[in-house]
Amino acid sequence: MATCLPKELQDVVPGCKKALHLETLDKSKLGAPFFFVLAQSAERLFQGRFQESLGFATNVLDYSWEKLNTGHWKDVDVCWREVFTFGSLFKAVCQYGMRDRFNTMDAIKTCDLGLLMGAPVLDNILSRLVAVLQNSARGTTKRPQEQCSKSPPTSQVPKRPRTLILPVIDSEKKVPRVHCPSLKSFLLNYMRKRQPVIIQSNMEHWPARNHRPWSLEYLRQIAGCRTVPVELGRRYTEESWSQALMTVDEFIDKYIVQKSSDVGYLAQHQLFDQIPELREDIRVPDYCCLGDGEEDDIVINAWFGPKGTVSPLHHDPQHNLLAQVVGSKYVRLYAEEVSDCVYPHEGHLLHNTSQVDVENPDLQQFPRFKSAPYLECTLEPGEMLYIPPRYWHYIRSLDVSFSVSFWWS
Ligand SMILES: O=C(O)CCC(=O)C(=O)O
Ligand SMILES: [Fe+2]
Repeated sequence: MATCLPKELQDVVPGCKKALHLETLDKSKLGAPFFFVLAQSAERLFQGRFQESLGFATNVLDYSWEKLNTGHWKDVDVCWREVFTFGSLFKAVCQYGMRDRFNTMDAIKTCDLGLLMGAPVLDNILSRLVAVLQNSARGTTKRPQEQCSKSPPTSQVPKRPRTLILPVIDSEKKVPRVHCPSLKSFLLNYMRKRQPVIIQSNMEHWPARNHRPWSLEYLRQIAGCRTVPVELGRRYTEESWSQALMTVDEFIDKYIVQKSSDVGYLAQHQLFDQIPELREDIRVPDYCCLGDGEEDDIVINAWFGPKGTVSPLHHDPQHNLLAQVVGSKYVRLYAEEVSDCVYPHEGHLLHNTSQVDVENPDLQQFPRFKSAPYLECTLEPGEMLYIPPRYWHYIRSLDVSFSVSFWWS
């Protein structure tokens, strides 16, 4: 029987319910009634009864959403995340199938929520579906035109005066800079010695620093309609801090172009898994293979925000290369050995975060902070900073900034 799915989607979405392999889901955990609703959504979808399928998909999404938001994220059974992906898939296809009532952007948003909250199924079908939807919305299957000039378009890279206090770097405390050290030299002199260093001239071959510079205009073209998580508030240690989902276009408009008085930060998000097209603009540094872990386990995060974002002093468990693609950042570093002087928060949740406001410390409350030795730098575009595991770092952006971090073990 010919499939009733829209023809643009037929290369990505299987032609029949059987090919979804719903039977591989853990039915005993989901429960028979819930599984029935999921199966009904699929059944109607392939009959082209989008309105009815959407009704069932909505029930699937509402119910699994409850499961995803109950208890700790790490304790949520993966079957609920897989089901959320299926629900999102059915809903997005229905929305696209009913373009008289929905527009393609609705379907893209549905896919993104599935990508953010769900677990991949059917060889990451949502990621492939959203690429087709995006091309359909753009009316083309090509990448937006590549920039021919080497320099980013001036109209799009904000060149504002740096009004927020510019840090004066103490020359004795400067993080050392080296030009592309060999793997051996990096391993022996920095990784093994747990010594921070700035590596220069190692991003020149990245398309993002070359023929596809990450101007706001370019980021809008590639990712403008995609939904991403944004941190709201000056720093995550403050009470008023929260997170919101919005499109990249909304984020750029409100928090970068209009310079809202609230700070918004697209921080620590695995954007490159969500948008493989952007992943093509960056390269994993060779140094990241100098560990015991597998290459697939390298975690790549995006950090995109206006001037004035602050990541409070904290440490992470893995090696980190923080690559500065656009704009610059002030960074302060404290060795693990001086943890006592940075006053980590007590309790499990924030034990890796210091209570001290690094650039405005309350020395009455935190007297030992004053004597703690540290390193500092202004990380410039095209440079990457090596931060050893558990090394304390504090970071403030001095311009509109886009950094990419690579965490590896
Ligand atoms: O750039 C930032 O704001 C924070 C980066 C960071 O903490 C990291 O890469 O681990
Ligand atoms: Fe960090």
